[in-house]
Amino acid sequence: MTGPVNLREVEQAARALLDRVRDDYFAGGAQDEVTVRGNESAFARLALLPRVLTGAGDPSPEVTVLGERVSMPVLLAPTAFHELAHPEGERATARAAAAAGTILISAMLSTVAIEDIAAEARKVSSEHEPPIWFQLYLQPDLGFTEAIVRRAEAAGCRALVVTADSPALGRHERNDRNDFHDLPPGMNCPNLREQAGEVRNVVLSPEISWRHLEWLRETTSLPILVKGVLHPDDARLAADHGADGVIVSNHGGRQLDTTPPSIRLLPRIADAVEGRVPVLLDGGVRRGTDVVKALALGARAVAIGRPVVWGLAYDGEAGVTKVLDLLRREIVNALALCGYADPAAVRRDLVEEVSWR
Ligand SMILES: Cc1cc2nc3c(=O)[nH]c(=O)nc-3n(C[C@H](O)[C@H](O)[C@H](O)COP(=O)(O)O)c2cc1C
Ligand SMILES: O=C(O)C(=O)c1ccccc1
Repeated sequence: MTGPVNLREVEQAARALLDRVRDDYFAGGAQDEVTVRGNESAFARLALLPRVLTGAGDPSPEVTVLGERVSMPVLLAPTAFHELAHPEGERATARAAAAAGTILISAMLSTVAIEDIAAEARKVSSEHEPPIWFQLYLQPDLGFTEAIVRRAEAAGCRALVVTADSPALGRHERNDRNDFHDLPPGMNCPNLREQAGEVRNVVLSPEISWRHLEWLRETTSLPILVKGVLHPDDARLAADHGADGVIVSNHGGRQLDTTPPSIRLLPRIADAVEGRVPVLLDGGVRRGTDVVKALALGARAVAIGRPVVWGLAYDGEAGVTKVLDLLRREIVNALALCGYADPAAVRRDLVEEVSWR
């Protein structure tokens, strides 16, 4: 037995190991899960039109994202509660990301403190600081938000990723059915711990606005990315408000159901920002060819959410490493077959809409 040979097989193996409640939490999405399915199926509706005899040479999947050289155009999207997938939780994820040479976007709702996640990543490489970005839900209590930002800065995080698509929590009917609304005993979110030692609850507030982003811009010198942008006007507004990048994302179909697949919105958003800031994308990326399609349509890089959690559930650190290795190999192969050596050189005319089915 060789184990899983692609991300879908990692998914199958992981989901067979997880109990129903956890599987539903990780795999599920909002309401009818139209967007969950759409994110993946949209990639299949895009076709690749390769160039031949380009003599491009061996592909190198390395790219630069916000000044960070990474081993491939794939980041780890922020996902909450890794201890639900594996007892080592985010510690294992952090080691795998660091060893793979790419960026971990660490969730504010991690089950391991950001200081411990950063320390774990550092164990992998003594030569250079592994890149970790911190995902933030802006809290109406700005004093508390600032305290979290200072912790992320002190832990060595190199950018902040503000999740903007969550003025309320999406309706996850699977969790309702399972009556799953709290972490099990022994798990919590130490990033939300106050000085007094109490762990606060996260607030997802519809009062959060561009004013808060302006406040954050004044509060920190870290680069800021806005995650969850779907409307081209919002991508422009993010750049206007000093964001250093945008992440086209519908939260993996876990917030507003029936939004378009993120890959469908990417070209319009790339056009709207006109190269002012890098555009990233997440949602439904499962193959090297998906990554190449996103690059062609204007993304500097992509991020993967569920595949990381499934790798973790399948085999801890080794499982996440497996997912990242499989995807890197697929990207190299896809680039070669498309006639490219450099991910940054991939052009839009590589992708066509499928018109024959
Ligand atoms: C289990 C789970 C938890 C998530 N938690 C967060 C979170 O805490 N913050 C956030 O910004 N996005 C969160 N996301 C969304 C991911 O960052 C990402 O947008 C999404 O998973 C990408 O789609 P994919 O799972 O198809 O790769 C979560 C997604 C999943 C599946
Ligand atoms: O599960 C999620 O997708 C997520 O982002 C979240 C947000 C708030 C509380 C728990 C999870």
